[in-house]
Amino acid sequence: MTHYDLVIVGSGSGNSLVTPDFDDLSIAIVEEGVFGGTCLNVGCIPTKMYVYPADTAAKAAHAGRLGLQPASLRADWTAIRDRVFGRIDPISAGGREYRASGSPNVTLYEAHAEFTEPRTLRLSTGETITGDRIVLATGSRPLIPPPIADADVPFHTSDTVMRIPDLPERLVIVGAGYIAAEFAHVFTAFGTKVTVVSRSRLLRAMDEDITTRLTDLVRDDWDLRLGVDVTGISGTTGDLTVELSDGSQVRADDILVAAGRVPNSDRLGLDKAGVDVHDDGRIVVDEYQRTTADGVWALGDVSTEHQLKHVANQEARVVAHNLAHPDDLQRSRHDVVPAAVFTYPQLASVGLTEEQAQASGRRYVTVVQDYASVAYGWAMVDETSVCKLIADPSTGQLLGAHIMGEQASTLVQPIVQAMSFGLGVREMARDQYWIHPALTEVVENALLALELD
Ligand SMILES: Cc1cc2nc3c(=O)[nH]c(=O)nc-3n(C[C@H](O)[C@H](O)[C@H](O)COP(=O)(O)OP(=O)(O)OC[C@H]3O[C@@H](n4cnc5c(N)ncnc54)[C@H](O)[C@@H]3O)c2cc1C
Ligand SMILES: NC(=O)c1ccc[n+]([C@@H]2O[C@H](COP(=O)([O-])OP(=O)(O)OC[C@H]3O[C@@H](n4cnc5c(N)ncnc54)[C@H](O)[C@@H]3O)[C@@H](O)[C@H]2O)c1
Repeated sequence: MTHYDLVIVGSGSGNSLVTPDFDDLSIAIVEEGVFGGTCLNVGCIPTKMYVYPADTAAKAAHAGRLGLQPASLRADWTAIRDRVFGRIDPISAGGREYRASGSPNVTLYEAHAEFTEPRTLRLSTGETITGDRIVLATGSRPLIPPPIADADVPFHTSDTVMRIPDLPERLVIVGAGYIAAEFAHVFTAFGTKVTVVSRSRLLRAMDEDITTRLTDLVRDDWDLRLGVDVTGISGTTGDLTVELSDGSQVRADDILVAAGRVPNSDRLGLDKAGVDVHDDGRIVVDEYQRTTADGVWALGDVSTEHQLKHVANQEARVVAHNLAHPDDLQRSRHDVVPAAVFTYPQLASVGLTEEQAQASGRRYVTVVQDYASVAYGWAMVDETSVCKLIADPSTGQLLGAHIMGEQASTLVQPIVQAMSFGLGVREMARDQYWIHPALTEVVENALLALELD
């Protein structure tokens, strides 16, 4: 049995906890998978490295409206795949090497960890380690719905689909959330015929007005089968059949399951450690990221309602501070959490959707400003993109923003800033310059159009 001042389980956001504040502590990091976690290896970063060439191809295909000959850019899947992982794999390997042999006070265990009693972890290597303080940063994994899990048929998840040997001709994507929307764009732009199968509408958590517009736009490019369940799958790679609850069938070469992600809390022996979990499997934490067990903290996908890397990063900073300053605890902030979906066109949002504003019973006003109403939108010959704002007419504060169109993930940032710091609509619109004729003018005009008391 080896004792440490601090044990961290999970090398994704957990790895970033180890700051110079902890140079005098003995630290163990336990990682059962590839070093660096989801975002680096199979999540945010590689997906966006696929999205960028996909955006380029999609723009070339839609260039006719600009007076350019539309082009069908052929994707060299092998070249793109090898470029993406040629960049990422060495970063993961370098991070692993640094923790394995370059950090004097850190010991890296490459094993699965599970509690046997409070603050005591048994590793799959047979070793037992104990910690004065333990941080659980074990993330989440893809949920595989029963008909697919029960069938003895090959399928992909986001963990594997980016490394497939060849671009499939036909791909069925199960799910209509973030992962489905991003991969549907990537594979469609690269030339694959994509069918999206989901029991819900596209991106059900986002503002319905915006997702309805997105659905209308992608309908011609993606074969959408919404409001149905997968009832069975059969066949083998290259010749798969997916049965749907409406009685129809879809043929495919590959299947990508993107039906949500479940927290990795179930294989941690948490009941032996006194760590409580919510019904949906998330570890219960307070505003300081403390679990219900003394000395045990949790962060990121395993405990949060927002499975987003910027949230995991913020929580990791809070945990790092709180471990180093037990008498001056900081709170995690979850009131203004933005998100973007890197599909085509991009979506970005922050704050309340209109449905949530309505359900809250509060007074609110909205505006939907077209990109087409500003000069940069004319330059783009854009006729579909929008910036929707929701505000409280009596306080003049923004309640939410939902953007669909080019640069949406960037355009939303000034709104995130205003909401985070309590900047009112009028001050934001008029007490600063907005560069002319930048696309940000669509945000400026939307602010000016809100009818406040
Ligand atoms: C395809 C995809 C695209 C995404 N794109 C974005 C995006 O664009 N923007 C964004 O904000 N978010 C995105 N996300 C979400 C983001 O990746 C996650 O929110 C974030 O990586 C979670 O970080 P984490 O540290 O909580 O967990 P992880 O990074 O998953 O780290 C957890 C680690 O713990 C290890 N582990 C688990 N259990 C044990 C155990 N018992 N013992 C030892 N080790 C264990 C795992 O192997 C893993 O390495 C994306 C996710 C996916 C899947
Ligand atoms: N750009 C980003 O920030 C980004 C990108 C990718 C993933 N992520 C994070 O990862 C999380 C997981 O992504 P996701 O797309 O897997 O989940 P999601 O929760 O966004 O969407 C899940 C989808 O699967 C559908 N579904 C669930 N069960 C089903 C079943 N049995 N049959 C058919 N469809 C079913 C749901 O209706 C929904 O459309 C996201 O919630 C997000 O937080 C973020």
